[in-house]
Amino acid sequence: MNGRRFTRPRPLAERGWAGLRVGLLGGSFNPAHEGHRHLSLLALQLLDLDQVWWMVSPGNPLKPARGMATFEQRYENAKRKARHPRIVVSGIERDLGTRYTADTIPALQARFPQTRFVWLMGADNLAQIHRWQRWSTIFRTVPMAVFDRPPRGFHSLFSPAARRFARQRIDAASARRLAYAAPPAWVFFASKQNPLSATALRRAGGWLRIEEGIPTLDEHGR
Ligand SMILES: Nc1ncnc2c1ncn2[C@@H]1O[C@H](COP(=O)(O)OP(=O)(O)OP(=O)(O)O)[C@@H](O)[C@H]1O
Ligand SMILES: O=C(O)c1ccc[n+]([C@@H]2O[C@H](COP(=O)([O-])O)[C@@H](O)[C@H]2O)c1
Repeated sequence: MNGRRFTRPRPLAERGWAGLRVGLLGGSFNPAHEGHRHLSLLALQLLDLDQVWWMVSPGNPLKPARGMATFEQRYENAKRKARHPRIVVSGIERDLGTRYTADTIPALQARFPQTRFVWLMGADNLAQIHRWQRWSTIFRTVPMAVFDRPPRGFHSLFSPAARRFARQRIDAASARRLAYAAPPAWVFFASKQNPLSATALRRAGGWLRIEEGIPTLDEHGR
């Protein structure tokens, strides 16, 4: 556990509604799929979270707008795909008017001061987070949990971000208290993997067709 110490969490009844532990899964959700659910269910269990919020991004700053369904389409699709009482689909980034994660997290922490947030992401994003705006500030603002993902998610442990914050990585066995850890603190789960990706779904023929089973032309320019 690299010598990090955590205070014991109080039971939910004692903490009340205000003390929720929430995992934030920011994403394009273009479209949402079982890989998102897989990560979320693992996060609920391994991090002992009360909820996971699927935070549908108004637009990933690093992804091209071409091929991206509208925010409304992605949001509605995510709501249909979540199918779990503790997975909450949120458009709050659009409401907050934030686009960069380094802006979103402090805005959420200000709006929900009693909530303990954990940032969730797949290993592909750990491998490239050093390209995000003020990325090291994000590490210092919120605890983070990374989930292995094919292909070669394990390689992300050699990425610039993983190396920079190597000493702040905690053991997976201590992750149930991660929501209470003072950042920087992060964990890598080499857990069961799910191979699904939105890219693969889009390549398979356009996500509206997959979603609805309707044989229409892809209306998103792909
Ligand atoms: N199968 C999966 N296993 C682990 N993490 C995943 C999986 N699918 C998505 N994620 C994670 O969920 C978050 C949101 O992902 P996103 O909505 O971009 O889906 P994606 O499948 O990665 O999309 P695309 O293929 O278009 O890049 C990211 O942190 C991503 O790493
Ligand atoms: O803040 C940034 O610079 C930044 C750059 C790339 C991605 N992100 C966020 O990372 C999350 C995952 O994005 P995506 O498109 O890989 O699903 C989503 O919440 C994006 O807003 C954030």
